Amino acid sequence: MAMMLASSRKIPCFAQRIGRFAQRNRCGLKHAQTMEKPCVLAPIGQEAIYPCFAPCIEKHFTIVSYETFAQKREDFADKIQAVFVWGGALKVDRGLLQSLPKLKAVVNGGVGVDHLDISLINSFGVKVSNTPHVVDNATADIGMGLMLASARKIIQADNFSRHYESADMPESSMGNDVSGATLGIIGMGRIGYKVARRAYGFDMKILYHNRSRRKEEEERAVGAVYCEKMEELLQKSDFVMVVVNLSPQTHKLIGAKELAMMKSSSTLINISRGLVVDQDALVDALQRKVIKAAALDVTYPEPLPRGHPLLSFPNVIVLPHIGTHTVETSQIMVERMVTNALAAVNGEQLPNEVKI
Ligand SMILES: O=CC(=O)O
Repeated sequence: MAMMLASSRKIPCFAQRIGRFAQRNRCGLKHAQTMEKPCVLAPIGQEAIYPCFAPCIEKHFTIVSYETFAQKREDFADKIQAVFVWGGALKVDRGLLQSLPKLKAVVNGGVGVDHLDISLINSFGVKVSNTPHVVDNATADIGMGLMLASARKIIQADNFSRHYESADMPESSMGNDVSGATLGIIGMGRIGYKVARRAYGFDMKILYHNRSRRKEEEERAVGAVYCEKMEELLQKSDFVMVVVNLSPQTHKLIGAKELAMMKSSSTLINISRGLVVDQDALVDALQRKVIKAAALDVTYPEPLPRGHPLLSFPNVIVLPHIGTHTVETSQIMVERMVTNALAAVNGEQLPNEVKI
């Protein structure tokens, strides 16, 4: 009977229609619920860096993408309570701050906040947070990856395997051992120390230069020797890795003078910020073979424009700033950003507020 009725009364058709109706209602409900969530501005959608992490933000917030905001600024201006930023993709300038009267926080993914004018942002009563600790392992790993790739000519060798009809293995496939070589770390904060722990496992000799000396037991644990003067580190190291924050004191810290102090057989690795190294001086040093090679996760600008002289050297590796880009790190980073944004929206202390 059920079958007959179903057939004669076209019940499946109605069921489908009811289903669609219910679905529409559910969507409507979802929409209503999400509209009640506080709005945040985040790079999701076309311009997204981490599209797969949107659900983590959407659990608590309604996301307005940068793109949508750019098109319909006035629709969202008095709704947005937090801005999610990864690097300098969105300029948090006076104009933006003036147009967001309800804004409570700028939550930054990553540790470096050199792209944010914190005093300006604070002057609008808006707080800034970052995600310290989270990025340390991934960033230290990219430093080690760059050092090994450069020492063992991994990129050139891969290129040769793919194009050996047209590409020569330049000069020689012979690289250099990192084991037994000296690594000089400039900036022995959390990330620098993680690099030292890894390099110690590779039997490297470790020198470091930092504003303040590490505790003796910390030095001993990784066999690191403190160089009060950076010159000493530059003169003695086979690999120099730069891991400092960008500040007025570290802006172009490595310039022509510093490069000239390095061994002609040495390699410069930068995992901090592009502007810590004077790029013109680096190009000149490479052209004149003042140093052997360079491996850079960071440059200015990022990415480097095609045709930039640094991209013409086979002994230079350039990455587009991917130090923190792992699924695991990014997931924790987004969770921390959400925690900070929630605290700001609820008028609580931000767990990772950056103060000046
Ligand atoms: O560049 C990465 C960071 O600042 O964490």
